[in-house]
Amino acid sequence: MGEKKNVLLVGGGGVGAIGALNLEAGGLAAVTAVLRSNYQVVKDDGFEIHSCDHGVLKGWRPTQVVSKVPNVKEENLPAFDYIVCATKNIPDVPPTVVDIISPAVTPSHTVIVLIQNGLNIEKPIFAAFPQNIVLSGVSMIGSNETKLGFIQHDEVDEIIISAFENPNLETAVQVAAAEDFVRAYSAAGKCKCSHDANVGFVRWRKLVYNACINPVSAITDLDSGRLQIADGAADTLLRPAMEEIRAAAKVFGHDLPAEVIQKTITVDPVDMYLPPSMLGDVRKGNFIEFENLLGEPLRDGTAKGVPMPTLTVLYNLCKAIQWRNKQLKGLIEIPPKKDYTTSPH
Ligand SMILES: NC(=O)C1=CN([C@@H]2O[C@H](COP(=O)(O)OP(=O)(O)OC[C@H]3O[C@@H](n4cnc5c(N)ncnc54)[C@H](OP(=O)(O)O)[C@@H]3O)[C@@H](O)[C@H]2O)C=CC1
Ligand SMILES: CC(C)(CO)C(=O)C(=O)O
Repeated sequence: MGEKKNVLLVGGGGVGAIGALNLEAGGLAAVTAVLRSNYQVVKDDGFEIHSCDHGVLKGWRPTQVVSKVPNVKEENLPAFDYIVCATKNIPDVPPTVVDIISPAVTPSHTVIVLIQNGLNIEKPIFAAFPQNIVLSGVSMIGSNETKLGFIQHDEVDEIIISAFENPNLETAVQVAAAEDFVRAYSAAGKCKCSHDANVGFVRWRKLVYNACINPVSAITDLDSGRLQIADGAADTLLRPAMEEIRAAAKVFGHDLPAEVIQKTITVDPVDMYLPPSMLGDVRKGNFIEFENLLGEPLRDGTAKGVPMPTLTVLYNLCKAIQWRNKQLKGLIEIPPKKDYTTSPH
C-alpha cells in the first residue's frame, strides 16, 4: 500500500466529522481538520460521536486539528491531495467556499470534494480553479452536531461520489479521482460509498428532499417525522414542491420516477424525528443554505419555462428568514425604532 492521502477537511460538523472518521478508519488517508466554533472543544477533548455506523466514540480526533485553513505556499507545506469541504454552502454570506479553501489549493493537483447539498455549487470552484478536479459528494446521513464537538449520527452514511464535469480535463482522469476517493472513504467498511457518473441525476434527485423538505421544516419548525404526520403538510406543501422539482429535472434531461416523491417523504422513519440540516441551522440561529438548495433549481427551472409557484413562495420565505438573521447579526442596518408615544405619527 502506498502513502496515505493527505486530506484537508474544512468543516467538522455533522457531515465532516463522520467523513473524517470514515477516511481515518480506512487507513488510506490522514486527515487535517480545520475547525471553527468546535476547535477548542475538539482539540482539548476530541469529538464525542454517537453513530449508527461507528457506535459510540469518546475523545476521537483525526490526525491533526487546526483552527485555520493552512496556506500551503507560504507555510511551505506538502500539497493536499484532497480538500474535503463540508461547510454549509452559503454564497450570499461571505466568505464563500472559494475564499475559504483558496490558501490550501495547489493548482492542477488538489482534488476538491464538495460534500454539500445543492445545485451549481461547482460553478464558482471551476471559475477559481479551472485546472483542478472537483468531486461531488451527495449523502444521506442524518448527522448533526447537537452541541460543540458532539455528533449525533442517525442514518446509515450513504454517499455518492461523482466528478463534476470539468471541460478542461480528461473525463477518464476525473472518473479515476472519484473512484480513488470512494476507495479511501469506504476502506473501513462502515458506510455505503459508491461512484455514479451521472452527477446531474444524483443532484436533482437529492433536491427532491433538500429543495422541499428542508425549507418547509425550517419555516414550520417541524422535523421530517412530524412533517409526515402533521395535518395535510405532506400533501399541501411537500408534494406540490416535489412535483415542481421533478418537472424542472425533466427539462434538464433527468427523468425522476413518480415514486421518488413518496419515497422521499418517507425516507426518514417518522419516529427518528430527524431535523433536516436547514432546520438545525434555524434552531441554532445560523444562516441557511437556501440559495443552492432552493434558489438555483428555482432559477434554472423557471428560466426554462417550468412553473414553480410553490418553490417561489418557499424561496421568498427563506429569503426573509435569511434577512432576519443578517439583520440580527448586524450585517444589515435598519433605522432605529421611533417612539410614537412622544412624537405621534
Ligand atoms: N447534516 C446532514 O445530515 C446532512 C448535511 N448535508 C450537507 O452537508 C454540508 C455540511 O452540513 P453539516 O455537516 O450538517 O453542517 P454543520 O453546520 O453541522 O457543520 C458545518 C461546519 O463547518 C464549519 N465551518 C463553516 N465555515 C468554516 C470555515 N470558514 N472554517 C472552518 N470551519 C467552518 C462550521 O463551523 P461553525 O460551527 O463555526 O459555523 C461547522 O462546524 C451542507 O451542505 C449540508 O447541506 C448533506 C447531507 C446530510
Ligand atoms: C436528507 C438529509 C437529512 C440527508 O441525510 C439532508 O440532506 C439534510 O439534512 O440536509
